[in-house]
Order: sequence, then C-alpha cells, then structure tokens
Amino acid sequence: MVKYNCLNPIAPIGLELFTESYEKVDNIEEADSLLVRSASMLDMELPDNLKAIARAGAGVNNIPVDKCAEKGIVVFNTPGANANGVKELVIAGLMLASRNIVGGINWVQTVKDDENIAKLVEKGKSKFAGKEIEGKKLGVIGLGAIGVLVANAAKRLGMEVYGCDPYISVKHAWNLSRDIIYVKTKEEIYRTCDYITVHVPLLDDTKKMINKDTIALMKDGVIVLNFARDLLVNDDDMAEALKSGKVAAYVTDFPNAKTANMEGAIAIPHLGASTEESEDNCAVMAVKEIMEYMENGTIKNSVNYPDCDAGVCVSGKRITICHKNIPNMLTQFTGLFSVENINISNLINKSKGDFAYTVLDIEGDVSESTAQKLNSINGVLKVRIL
Ligand SMILES: NC(=O)c1ccc[n+]([C@@H]2O[C@H](COP(=O)([O-])OP(=O)(O)OC[C@H]3O[C@@H](n4cnc5c(N)ncnc54)[C@H](O)[C@@H]3O)[C@@H](O)[C@H]2O)c1
Ligand SMILES: O=C(O)[C@H](O)COP(=O)(O)O
Repeated sequence: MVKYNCLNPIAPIGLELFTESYEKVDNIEEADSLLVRSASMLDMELPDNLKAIARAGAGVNNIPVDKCAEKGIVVFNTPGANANGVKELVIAGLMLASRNIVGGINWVQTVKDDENIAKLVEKGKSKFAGKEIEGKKLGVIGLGAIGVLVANAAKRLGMEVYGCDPYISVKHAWNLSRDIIYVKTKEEIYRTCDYITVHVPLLDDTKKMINKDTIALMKDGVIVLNFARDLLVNDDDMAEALKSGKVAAYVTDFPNAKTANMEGAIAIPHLGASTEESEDNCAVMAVKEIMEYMENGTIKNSVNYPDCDAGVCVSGKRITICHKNIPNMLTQFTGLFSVENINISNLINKSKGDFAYTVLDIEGDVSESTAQKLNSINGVLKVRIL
C-alpha cells in the first residue's frame, strides 16, 4: 500500500485517480508521498520514509527543494497547469489598475442607500475616470507558461507587448506570438513600458528585483503587476514610489502586512490559481506524477531530480536510486549485481546539477543484503525496489 498525505486540500478529481493500492493517511510520518499547494514546508522535519512531494502548482519556494534532494526525495510541480487561471486574473489586474474599478465600486457602497444614487453616480463618476490599455506598452518579465499566455492575450487586446526572458525554453518560444517584441534585458522593459508584469520564480537572483533602482528606470506613472511572489518586490521602495506618483498603481496577488495597507496598491488574496479548472488541472497532474514515480520510478516535471522514463519494468525487479552526481556510482551499482551473477536488463542514469538518478532493471530478485549494500554506498541517498 502506498500512503499519501495532503498538506492542503487537493481537488477530488485528482485524488480519485489513486487506485486501491493507495491510502490517504493523516500522519505525515507514515506517508510515502505528499501533495501540497502553498503550505510552507520550510520548517518541516522531513520523514525518512518520504519519497516524493508533488506541488499542485508552479512555485516551489514553500518547499525545501535542496534539502529534499539531499534526502533522496523527488519534488515535482505541475508546470502550466494553472497558467490560464493566472493569465485571466492578470488581464483583470490590468483593467483594475487602469480604470479605478475598485475605487468606484467602494464609492458606490458609500451612497448605496441614498435615494438619489443614480444622479449622484452621474455627478461623481468623473473622479474614477481611467485609461484604456489599447495601444499602451506592456512589458512581460519571464516568458514561461504564464508570461507567454499574458503576452499573447495582451497583444490580442491591442497592447504593444515587450517580453524578456534570458532563459526562455524552446517550447515557450514556440508559443510566443511573433508580434511580441523580444528584448534582451529587463532594463529595456523598465525604460519603455507603461505596464510591467513579472512572471518569474522567486530565486536568489529575482528576489527584490523590483526596487528603488529598477523603479527609477521606469516611466513616470508606470503600473506594476505582480502575480508571481511578494518577495520579488521591495515593498518599502514600492510604497515610496506610489506615494510620489512614480508608480501609478501596484497590483499584487500576494498581500502582506505592508501591501495590504499600501496606498495605491490593489491587493488580491492570491487568487491566480484559484479556479475550478486550474485546481483540477494541478491536482490531476500532481497525482499522476506521484503514481508514475511510485509505481514505475518515472520522473516527470521534477525540480530537483532529472526527468527519467524507463517505461514499465518487464523483468524481475526494478531498482531506483537517488544519488549524488559524483564519479564511480554506476561502477559500484553494477559491481554489486555482477558479484551475485545477476543480469541487468535495462539501465538508465540521468543527472541534474549535484544529483543523479539511476534505474536498474534486473532479472531475478534483489536480496536483502544487496539492498543494504546499495544503501550504504557513499553518495546514495535513497534506494527503492519496485
Ligand atoms: N498568483 C498565482 O496564483 C500563481 C500561480 C502560478 C504561478 N505563480 C508564480 O508565477 C511564477 C511563474 O509561473 P510559470 O508557471 O510561468 O513558471 P515557468 O517556470 O513556466 O516560467 C518562469 C519563467 O521565468 C523565467 N526566468 C527565470 N529567471 C528569470 C530572470 N531572472 N529573468 C527573466 N526571466 C526569468 C524562466 O526562464 C521561465 O521561462 C511561479 O514561479 C510562481 O511563483 C503564481
Ligand atoms: O505557484 C503557484 O502555482 C501559485 O502561487 C498558486 O498557489 P496555490 O496553489 O496556493 O493557489
């Protein structure tokens, strides 16, 4: 029986994919795998039994990815599964920031019981006049699953769209409309655009990328949208820029104690992926990733181990090994089976950064002592026998 635990509610359409070989457990210590959305795992003790974590979503900054790799725990995410949900909210964010819709709606509430409300509206509405987005310049920083959809949709709405992503993948480049103006540096976006939207992961080199220095490069009255992570923006610098009018509006999907109270900020309660469709897509993808890994050792969409698909094992046993990416590992693995005169019918070895993954299909069985010897090889992090 494979045991799993959900650290956040996961859409039933995903959980229903688990067969009778899987059991949901409440105790994390017992779990072979975990499903999570945004719950923070950063201070969590990682149980020795844990083999896989699937983030039903994109951002993995709530998961200690490197620590997991060191323990041979494969961390998955679900790339693109919620991208459309976020794209649609970003488009809404463009409108919210351009048309003072929030201010207008709040004002209507203040006069809602006045019997002359219709007249008051016609008299008062000029306070909430806005700007149209058509013809304006939008800069998209990060052209991944979300950034590409945002760029293409904004183009279709008549905006002039600039995009920047030094690490753009071939897949995303193919999907990017050729009407998007691809620029090499973020500085070109900062200097040129009326609206700037960030769609990059939170990493050491993206943290606080929107700060007083980068804001200084921007056009006066720029609108900044952040549907990626709050720490991408220096909140104090943003508050200053909103106060001075340098930034006309800041739309964020990540309210915190500062931005929720910030004059000029429009704070949305992290709703980007909170649609039925996105939640379903993420849950289905996350559960399939866990099942494929638990049953066949297949790794797809991992953020800390290499992709590896050995198909279904057709020989005696499959052994999967998470290990360090260091010399002599394969020699030691194969040496063990050679001593026992066991034939290896299939072998795959892949690496990603400091970590590697080996799948060995053998004819016959694996003795307890061989399993122990594999486990005790220096650099081996987790061995599974399927
Ligand atoms: N608001 C929400 O509910 C919500 C939902 C999904 C994702 N997100 C956030 O949005 C981020 C992006 O999601 P995605 O699905 O598009 O991810 P993705 O991995 O498909 O795209 C991220 C892109 O950023 C690029 N990138 C990385 N570093 C960069 C840099 N320094 N400068 C420019 N580009 C850089 C990468 O090359 C990649 O193309 C996630 O990491 C997550 O933090 C938020
Ligand atoms: O990174 C993501 O996928 C989003 O921030 C969505 O987070 P959520 O699953 O908690 O809504």
